[in-house]
Amino acid sequence: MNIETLSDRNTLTVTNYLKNLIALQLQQGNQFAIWRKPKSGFIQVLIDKTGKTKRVPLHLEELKPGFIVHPFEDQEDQKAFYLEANTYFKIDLNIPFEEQMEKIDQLPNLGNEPIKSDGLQKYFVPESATPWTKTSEECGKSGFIELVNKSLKAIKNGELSKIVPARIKKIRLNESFELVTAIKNLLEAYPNAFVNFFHIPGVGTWLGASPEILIQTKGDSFYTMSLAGTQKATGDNPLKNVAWTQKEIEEQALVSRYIVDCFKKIRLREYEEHGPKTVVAGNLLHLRSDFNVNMNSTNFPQLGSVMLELLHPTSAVCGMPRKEAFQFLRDHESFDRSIFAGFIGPVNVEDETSIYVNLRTARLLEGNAILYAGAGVTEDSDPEQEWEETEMKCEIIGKHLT
Ligand SMILES: C=C(O[C@H]1C=CC=C(C(=O)O)[C@@H]1O)C(=O)O
Repeated sequence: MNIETLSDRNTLTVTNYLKNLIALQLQQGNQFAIWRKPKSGFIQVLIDKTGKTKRVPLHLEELKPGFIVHPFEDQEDQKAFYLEANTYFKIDLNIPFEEQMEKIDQLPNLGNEPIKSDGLQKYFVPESATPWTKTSEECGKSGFIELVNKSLKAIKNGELSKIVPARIKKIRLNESFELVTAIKNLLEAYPNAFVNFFHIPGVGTWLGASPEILIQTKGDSFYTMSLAGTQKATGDNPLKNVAWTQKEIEEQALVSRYIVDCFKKIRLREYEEHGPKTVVAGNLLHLRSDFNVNMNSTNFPQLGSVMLELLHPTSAVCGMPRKEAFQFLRDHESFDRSIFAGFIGPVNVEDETSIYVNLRTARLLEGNAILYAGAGVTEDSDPEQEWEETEMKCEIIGKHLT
């Protein structure tokens, strides 16, 4: 599954092919998405050549194969950006690329001429191109600690039980920054993550490695998870000696309760809940519970769309109660979350829909990148520790961009 092993031979490698493919799509102004699902040995590529920015209602079951992108804030018309799969193919990372080229349906022929792939940063979508977001300002350590203190105050006043304030960090992108190298690094470093890159002219250019599924449907099965609580993974076997505090256990339990409340709202009683258990996400550990539903036996064929609407934004990225926490973040956060903590992912691609929360992510701009991270604040939170947590979360993508 190591993308690099395929370049040992002096032949056409996945890395070189993707480098050319990405350069060409950016130059031609196409919308496209590249992703690798957790634990998968395939890179999936979807290109929309229509030249039109499309927005669709979230009736997932009715959509043709595509990739959706939805900002953190609900849109008035409840729609998401949508890339349609004019071209879709996948590359098996376990087979030398040359051997599979002929067999991959729809593989764009990039010709024999090398494609100029330097200076690509000028195609990354600037913040000013997205009139629906305001330019993001960093708040620094003291600003973030102040925000956590305000969150604590609101929790102690009884207005809220959990809030997930976030911050941004701007880093420079060197001129020598290579997008394909960054993607390759993320693929290798985070085998359990949904590694993703997408580019929508007029909307944004984003690169990330999300640990969190929002909803997944395949055949009759529906899946969602509650992910929360964070600590640094240390030692050779970080799962062995992990201990969670009451604060973290409660923080994650709130997310699970939120999911169960959504099931209750739609009178869905037959679901399986497993966990919480500790999971690794890069150099971090989280607590996770898994929820499975059989959509056939419960007679809920549209459960994916219904739950998507009910769940987003979950208390892993917003807070509880949802409406009040959302308003709190709107009033007090000094930057625009844009697509951070929104949701992204393939819809009806190979009969499967996998929508992820857009976490551990960076917005790529010309000359710099914006990293985003939030931290779940509950009654017992320590502001200094929450700051450290956001630093670690920013590092997950940040260290692979320079
Ligand atoms: C909001 C983020 O993470 C969420 C997911 C897992 C653990 C979290 C936490 O421990 O605070 C957050 O709820 C982020 O990565 O920016």
